Formats: sequence, structure tokens, C-alpha cells
Amino acid sequence: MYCPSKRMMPRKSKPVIATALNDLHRNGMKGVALLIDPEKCGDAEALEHLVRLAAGHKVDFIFLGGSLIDDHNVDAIVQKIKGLAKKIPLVLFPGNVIQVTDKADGILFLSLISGRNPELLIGQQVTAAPLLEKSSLEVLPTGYMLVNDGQITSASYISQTIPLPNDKPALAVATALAGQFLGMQYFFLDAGSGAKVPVSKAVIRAVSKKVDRPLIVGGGIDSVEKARDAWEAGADLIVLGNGAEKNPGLLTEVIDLANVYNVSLNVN
Ligand SMILES: CC(C)=CCC/C(C)=C/CC/C(C)=C/CC/C(C)=C/COP(=O)(O)OP(=O)(O)O
Ligand SMILES: O=P(O)(O)OC[C@@H](O)CO
Ligand SMILES: [Mg+2]
Repeated sequence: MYCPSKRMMPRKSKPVIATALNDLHRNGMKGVALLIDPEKCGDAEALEHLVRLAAGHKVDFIFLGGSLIDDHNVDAIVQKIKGLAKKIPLVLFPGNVIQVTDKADGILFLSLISGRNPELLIGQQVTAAPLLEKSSLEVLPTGYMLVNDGQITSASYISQTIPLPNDKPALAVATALAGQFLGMQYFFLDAGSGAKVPVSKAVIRAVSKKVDRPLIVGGGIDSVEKARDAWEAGADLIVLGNGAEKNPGLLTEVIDLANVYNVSLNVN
């Protein structure tokens, strides 16, 4: 007889991150994630200030990751963030397998479906899978799509892929639908960190209309107006990286705006 208790599996705790993402989506609420790039954590004081601010304002998630990690410091950064923001789910957003650590709470298990680089469609995932099976990380199967106006960003350069064009929503929809039919649960439209032009409202609107799954949007959201545009177009969760790093006040303003939207929904 099959006896699950005999299997050598780590105890996986409740799917807190999946539940939170699905709740945002189902209830039409607006979420905010702060992205911390391990490559930019040199200034310990600035990092501490930003993480404390995020925790104090109850950001929905902290994402951790980057395209390029030159120093293998991910474990130490996770421990530091966890020490400062215990209650905020810390989700890995890895550019590659070396950024995987079981000290975080979860991982966006990304497949770069906007590109045609097999290493980022399935290669890194195969390398990471045995590590994830042994860990207690919550694994979030995510269709990751780079979408922008043609700007070369770290993510597009490092991945050696061409982003989907901002003015061709039908291509983005076809890509996201393919991801959905492959079983992906979450979708991430990313213009790339520091993008001058974020993912277009037309692309966000088209994807959110056709794909009934939690939708994460990031890249170049460096003002309250751009945050509002992304939410109004259909994003469930927006990601702030460079904008919050340069101006931590932006993070609190954007969370305040999310709260204005969310209280009016009167969920429950
Ligand atoms: C599932 C595992 C183990 C890995 C996934 C690997 C994939 C598919 C990666 C997608 C391509 C990629 C390089 C994504 C990086 C996304 C990311 C964390 C960007 C953060 O910003 P940076 O691109 O570092 O921006 P800066 O240029 O501002 O430093
Ligand atoms: O740094 P920014 O431009 O906010 O981008 C965040 C993230 O979506 C990049 O992958
Ligand atoms: Mg980086």
C-alpha cells in the first residue's frame, strides 16, 4: 500500500504565497512586491532602511533576485531580510540556479516563455528541481515574459532573448495562453529592470482579459502614475525595484495607493 509518510520528502508548509497571489487575483485587489537585487546590496544601511520601510508598510512580498550575481551572497542577504521583515513572504526571483537557497519562503519557478533559449525554458529548471524537491520552498510555476519597446535590459541581454513588442498584444496573449495550456499558474510580464518604458497597458489589458491567473507586472515602474496604470490595466501585483531603491518614499506612496483601492473592495 502507498504510504506517504515513508517518502523522504521535506515537510512543505501551507502554500502561503500561492494563496496570497490567488486571493489578490480573485478579489481584484492590488498588490505590491519590493524587488531586492543581491548585486546591489553593498550599502547595508540603505538595504536595512528599505526593508524596514517595506515591513512597516506591509508590502505583500519581497522578491530577491537579479540577472547577474557576481558574489555568492544570496544566503546571507536572505537571512538579513528575514531578520528585519519576518512576516513578509520572501520569494526568490532567480536569474539562474545559483540564486536558489532554501532559506527563503518560496521561489518563482520561472520559465522564460517569451524567448527561445532552451537553457531558460527548461535547462535551469532541470538543474534546480532536485534542490527544490529537498527544500521546503514553496514552488510557484510562473510563465515569465519580457515585454518592452526594444530596449536592451540586463534580463534580455543575459538571457540572449528578444522581448515581446509592447505594441503587439496578440503576441503576448498567444505566449501567455501557451504557458497556461502547459500548466503554468502565474504570469509575470516584465519590461526588464530599469526599463525606460514599462509594459504597455495594451499588453497588460489583453493578457489579463484572456488568462485568468494571477498577473505580476514589473520593470520601469518608477512613479505612482505608472503603478496605477499597471493596476488599472489588469495587473494583480506590481514589482518595484530600481524606483524604490532610488526613492524609498515611492514604495510607501504606492502601498498607500494600493490600500485606497483595496479598502473600497470590502473583501469577505
Ligand atoms: C527556475 C530557476 C532556477 C531559474 C530561472 C531562470 C530564468 C528562466 C531566468 C529568466 C531570465 C532572467 C535573466 C531573469 C532575471 C530577472 C531578474 C531577477 C531581474 C532583476 O533585475 P536585473 O536584471 O538584475 O536588473 P539590473 O540591470 O537593474 O541589475
Ligand atoms: O527595477 P525595476 O525597473 O523596478 O524592475 C523590477 C523588476 O520587474 C525587474 O525584473
Ligand atoms: Mg541586477
